[in-house]
Amino acid sequence: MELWFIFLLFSISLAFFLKSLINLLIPSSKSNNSKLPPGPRSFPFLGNIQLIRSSFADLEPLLRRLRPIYGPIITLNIGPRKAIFIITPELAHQALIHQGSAFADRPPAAPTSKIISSNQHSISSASYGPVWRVLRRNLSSEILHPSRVKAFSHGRKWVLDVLIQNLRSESGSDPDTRPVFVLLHFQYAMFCLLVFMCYGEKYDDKVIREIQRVQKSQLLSFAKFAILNLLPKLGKILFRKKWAEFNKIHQDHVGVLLPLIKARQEKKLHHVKHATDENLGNVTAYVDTLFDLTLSEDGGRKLTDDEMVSLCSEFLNGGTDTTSTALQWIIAELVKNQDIQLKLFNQVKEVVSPDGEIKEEDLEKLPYLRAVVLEGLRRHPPGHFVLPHRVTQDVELDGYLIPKHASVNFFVAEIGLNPKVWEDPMEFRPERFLGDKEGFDVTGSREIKMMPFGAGRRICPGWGLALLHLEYFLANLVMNFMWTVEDGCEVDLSEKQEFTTVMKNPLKACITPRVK
Ligand code: HEM
Repeated sequence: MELWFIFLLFSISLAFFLKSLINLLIPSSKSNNSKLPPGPRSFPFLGNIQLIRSSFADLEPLLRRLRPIYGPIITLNIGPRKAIFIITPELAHQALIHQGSAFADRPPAAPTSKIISSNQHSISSASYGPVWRVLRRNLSSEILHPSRVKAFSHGRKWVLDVLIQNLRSESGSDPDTRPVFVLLHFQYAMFCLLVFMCYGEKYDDKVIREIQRVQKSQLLSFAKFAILNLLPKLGKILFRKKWAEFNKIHQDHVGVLLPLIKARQEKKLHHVKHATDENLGNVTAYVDTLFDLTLSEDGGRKLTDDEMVSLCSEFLNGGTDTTSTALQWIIAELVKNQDIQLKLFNQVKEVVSPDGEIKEEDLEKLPYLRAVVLEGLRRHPPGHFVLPHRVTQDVELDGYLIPKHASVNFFVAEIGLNPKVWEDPMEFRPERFLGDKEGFDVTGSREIKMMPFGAGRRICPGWGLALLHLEYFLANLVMNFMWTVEDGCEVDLSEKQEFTTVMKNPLKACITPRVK
């Protein structure tokens, strides 16, 4: 079916192709009559020949090849759409900070994403406007504000204990320690934590794994059902079975998340009648903040069930894979660079409390810990691109026209490796983040040197929480275990593109307890 579909597309574009063949014989120029950012020639409808030949997954090497030819801002035609790519920190700063509001919109969602995001009523997918503002402000002030984050510290301690227990039992006891694939443990831990922050409940293992299952199949569905977005109307007939399969995954997802939302709502109603904070686990969970939220558009209506599901799902996705991926990369670098691990251990053990925990309130006394985390995010950002942006009006950038509604992408991975900003950028060297008295500005508002969380109006609202999670878990993992690999094995830093950019060969570490 898919081969046949590709053939159909090819036939449709043949007419366009013949017309453009003449143009192709004229050499490609760095800037033609239009003032669009330059880029290689493309076939109408099919897009750039390089992308047709090499597939979307090869976008990164393609951009690196094109950069010396076309410069730091490049136009590519991905299928029928133009997408602009920004590759340097200076241009990213000009766009996202100096012209922030013009670059803050999102492209319209593809049909499958529209269903998942409840018609673009999630923070990450919403257009730059009143709905986005209400949803984002709610998350930032009601959950991610430092005072609210503090209320979940017992949740973090609970998850840390679960993580350490699981690592200990899988690795066995010294001297018979077995190597462990750490990523699954990190993912599970982050899931327990984000589920707790989302629903206010410390669910048992079975419920957590069920949520994890539906979240994962929903994420995988983006790639698996991408073909449904090509011809949405005709596709409803041509790909009936595939649409049915997609809808089933979506309903399965709603079927798991919605009852949890309803159960919490019931509990909250009950709590109003019999006021005790203990009924609600002593926390205001993310979902609690959604029950009372009103959208000023549509006459101040409340959120629908679908919208609440989509916002909870976004919250879980936003904070789980990203953080566990980053933690795996950082631990991998510590295994590879034992001197850095020892230096970090020596610093964290200075603040360890009598019960063996590195407490949250002590993290700010550990500048080397922050430096290791930042270096991990620079060298291995979990997302190699931010989510696509869209410009709200014609804008000029670096002398080029970015036309209204063009989609704009920022090459995060390349920005953090810029040799003009970072000496020996491929080296893992946390020391580069020490010595700055004011501390490194990860938001990039003064200057962008790297942007693992994006920058400007659409910057990740969870960046503070993410840094706290990374620092807290890393400090305690290094305090509890010595991390190595089996004799004769090496850490392989090759990358693989999934929802985030993960280790192609996941880290298999030997973890020796430091405290028996
Ligand atoms: C290491 C962890 C994390 C990384 C690397 C990360 C990275 C990012 C990036 C690159 C973006 C896109 C920015 C843009 O489009 O310009 C983003 C957006 C977002 N992130 Fe995160 N994130 C992390 C953790 C979190 C956490 C913990 C949460 C919440 C619990 C979260 C919630 C969001 C949301 C809601 C958006 C959409 C923002 C908007 O469109 O206005 N993220 N994140």
